[in-house]
Amino acid sequence: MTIQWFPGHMAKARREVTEKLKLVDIIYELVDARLPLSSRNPMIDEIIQHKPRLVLLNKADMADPQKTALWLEYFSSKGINALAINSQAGEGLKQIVGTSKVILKDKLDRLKAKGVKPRAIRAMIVGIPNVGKSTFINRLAKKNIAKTGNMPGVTKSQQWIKVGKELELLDTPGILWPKFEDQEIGKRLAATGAIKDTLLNQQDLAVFVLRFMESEYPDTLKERFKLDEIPEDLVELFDHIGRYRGVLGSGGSIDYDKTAELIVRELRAVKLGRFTFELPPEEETE
Ligand SMILES: Nc1nc2c(ncn2[C@@H]2O[C@H](COP(=O)(O)OP(=O)(O)OP(=O)(O)O)[C@@H](O)[C@H]2O)c(=O)[nH]1
Repeated sequence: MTIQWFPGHMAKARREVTEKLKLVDIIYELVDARLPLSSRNPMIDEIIQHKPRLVLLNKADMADPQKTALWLEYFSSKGINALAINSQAGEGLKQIVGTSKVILKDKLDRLKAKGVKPRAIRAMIVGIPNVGKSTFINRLAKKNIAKTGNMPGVTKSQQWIKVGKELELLDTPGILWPKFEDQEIGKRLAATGAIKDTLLNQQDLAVFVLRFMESEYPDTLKERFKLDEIPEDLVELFDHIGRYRGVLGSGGSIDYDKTAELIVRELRAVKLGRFTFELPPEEETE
């Protein structure tokens, strides 16, 4: 699903998350492990206020593991709890309940001291489109979707997903908009499929991908497209890839649009290897 983010939609999205905040103990903020900064909603802190949160670096199976480790260190240094997960395969999900309990320890202890009967932790997922919210929920849900109308303050139509005895998840995630601050961020989001790529010129996007690969993962690029050296000249590089992969148009000339599509498609399918677009802020200034 791709959403066009107009101010009215942003206000509505924000309102929907704000309304559900009071139903939950904790927010699970899903971000894309390949671009943990650009795939965060720019107003998330303001929207969720002081609600406890756990950042989940999803699609970690596609990200560069060394860079994911740096991101986890970074969040930890900021006092933000974060875990790397793969919602598709269900990796890393087992730690979520335990980590949530650690985050909510004070609150849970207070309730216990008051003699309140322990109940499951209630959580809501928030994240930008395509970050994997539904995959995450489905993976946790199995067959445990429970219709509940008898919880105080819970709308009748609200469905909770039971995850074992200790966790309940709101079945509808909060969908928030990504950062559109600059073109660079837009390209990272488009390259990973988080925003509609028809908004961007495919050749432009492919050039961005090639330049990124050349700078960060040159050996993978060379290997994938059988290049001895990466030509500086872009036309030459496109020509080589197009010819090597047989992306030819009428008359046997290289079809640049199709070559561009192939490059972006292969990046998304991890055919160009696991990658991460951005490093934590400190690292970048070093
Ligand atoms: N490799 C990999 N793919 C994932 C993972 N999580 C989700 N995906 C894929 O990412 C795509 C988007 O996942 P969704 O669950 O539809 O994302 P969403 O956030 O619910 O998207 P919206 O409905 O647009 O808000 C799908 O093709 C999923 O299969 C993951 O951890 N690893």
